[in-house]
This record gives sequence, structure tokens and C-alpha cells, in this order.
Amino acid sequence: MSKPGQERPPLARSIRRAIGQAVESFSLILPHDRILLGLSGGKDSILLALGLRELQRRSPVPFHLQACFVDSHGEDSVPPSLQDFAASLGIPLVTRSYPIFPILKEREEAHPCSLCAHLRRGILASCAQETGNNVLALGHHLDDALETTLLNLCHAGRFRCFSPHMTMSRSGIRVIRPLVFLEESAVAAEVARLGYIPSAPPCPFGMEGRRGAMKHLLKELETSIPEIKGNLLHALQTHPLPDGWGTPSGASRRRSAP
Ligand SMILES: Nc1ncnc2c1ncn2[C@@H]1O[C@H](COP(=O)(O)OP(=O)(O)OP(=O)(O)O)[C@@H](O)[C@H]1O
Repeated sequence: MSKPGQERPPLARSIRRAIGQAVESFSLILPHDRILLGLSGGKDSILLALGLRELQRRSPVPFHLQACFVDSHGEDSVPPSLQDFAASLGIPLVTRSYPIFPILKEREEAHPCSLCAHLRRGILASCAQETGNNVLALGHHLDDALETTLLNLCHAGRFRCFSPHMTMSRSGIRVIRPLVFLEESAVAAEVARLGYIPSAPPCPFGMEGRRGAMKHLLKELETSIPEIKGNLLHALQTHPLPDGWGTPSGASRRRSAP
């Protein structure tokens, strides 16, 4: 990550536009929202933090930002570079420690990704509640959404994906994904252009498994069908999914940023 105090160029206009489009299309941010963003130190959550911070500066809709890092090894350690990064943006950082990886290893999970994500989301949602936040922001991008769609199609026989904006039933915390219109390559390129070096993924299970296979499949499909991502996104937006990619949530009638 860049050194604190170093002059940072502004986000590219195309990136700001894509984030603004998601925020507007799905009414992601409402006046006086208190947003906790999941900050892992990977490229996606770096861009999420940069994007939301910039939106906060420019938007007439006031909202509060805080970040949370989950140490999934359960060792109570926080990378110092992450603290520096959050401090450089003026975003307060809280941390939580929970032995997600040791638990998954002990259970010898065949497909650990979904349980890992589920546990982490639960920890982040509890943290949001404990710290007085009503919204949890995650850095999922378009490729994540399309891989999840393919995973559901291929392995569960259903056309489903996570939602850009949903409300968790037990906690009432709203989960938002402002990067859903950005391709992974655009996220990586922008983070590199801005001079940040993301932390290496801490996952001890690697990119193998079903999700990794979907990533390869999407790449392969793209070589013979260059417009595949746009078409899949169009299908998500036009198919009447219960998770509402096409129809903005009920919150849309209220005023949202930007
Ligand atoms: N250890 C963590 N602490 C806090 N938030 C996290 C952590 N890991 C993931 N998240 C949040 O969940 C989102 C999705 O996580 P996932 O592991 O699927 O993505 P990723 O591609 O590894 O993301 P990133 O590049 O941000 O690490 C991240 O973008 C981030 O907002």
C-alpha cells in the first residue's frame, strides 16, 4: 500500500461513474447511513474504501464511514499497512478476530468458500451492530457476481446471484455492493495505477474448487464470446430474480447518493 502522506491521484472518472451508477441504480446509500466497510487489504476492498471515501466527499447525501478488518486466523493481528491505509483516508478502523480458517480446516469442508464467506459476513454484521452502523459494504465486483451466477446455474440448477442491495433478516443490517458494475480487471488496474500494493489473499485453501473453476470457465467463455459478461449482466438485470438486480429495492423511492 502507498506510504501515508504520499500525494494520491484522484480516482479515474470511469471508476467513479461505475460506482455512482451502482449507488444510484440500487439506492445503496441513504441520508445519514452509517456504513461499515469490510476492509481486507485486498484490491477489491481497497477500491471500495477509496470509492466510498470519494463519494462521501462529493455527494450531497451525508453518510458516515467506518472500516472493519477480520483476522480470519484468529490471531488478533492487523497488518500495520492496513492501519496506515485507513488512517490516510481518515476512516476509523476496527478489528475482529475469529478462527475461521482453523475451523474450516478442522471440519475438512469440501467447499469451504461459501461457509467462509458466510462466517465472515456474520462477523462483519455483528461488528456493524456493535459499532452503531446500519449498513455493511462489501467489495464484490462484476466478475464475482457472474462467477456466483455460473456456480448456481452449474451446480444448483438455479438462476441466482447475491444481491447488490439486501437486508439481513436477523440483524436488519443492509448489505451493499457498490463495485458490482466494475470488472475485476478494472479494479486491479485502478488500484495499481494509484500505486497501492494489495495484501496477498490470506486464504489457505487457494483458488481451487468450484469457485476457482467458475473463474476459469468465465475467462474461457470470454475468449470465444467477448460480450459474455455484458450478456450475463443483462440476464441478471432483466430476469425477475427475488434478489432484485433489475428492480431497485423499496428504498429507491427515498433520496440516495450521489
Ligand atoms: N478479512 C476481511 N476483513 C474484512 N472484510 C473482508 C475480509 N475479507 C473479505 N472482506 C470483505 O468481503 C468482500 C468479499 O470478500 P472476498 O474474499 O470474496 O473477496 P476478495 O476478492 O478476496 O476481496 P478483497 O480483494 O477485498 O480481499 C471484500 O471485498 C471485503 O469487503
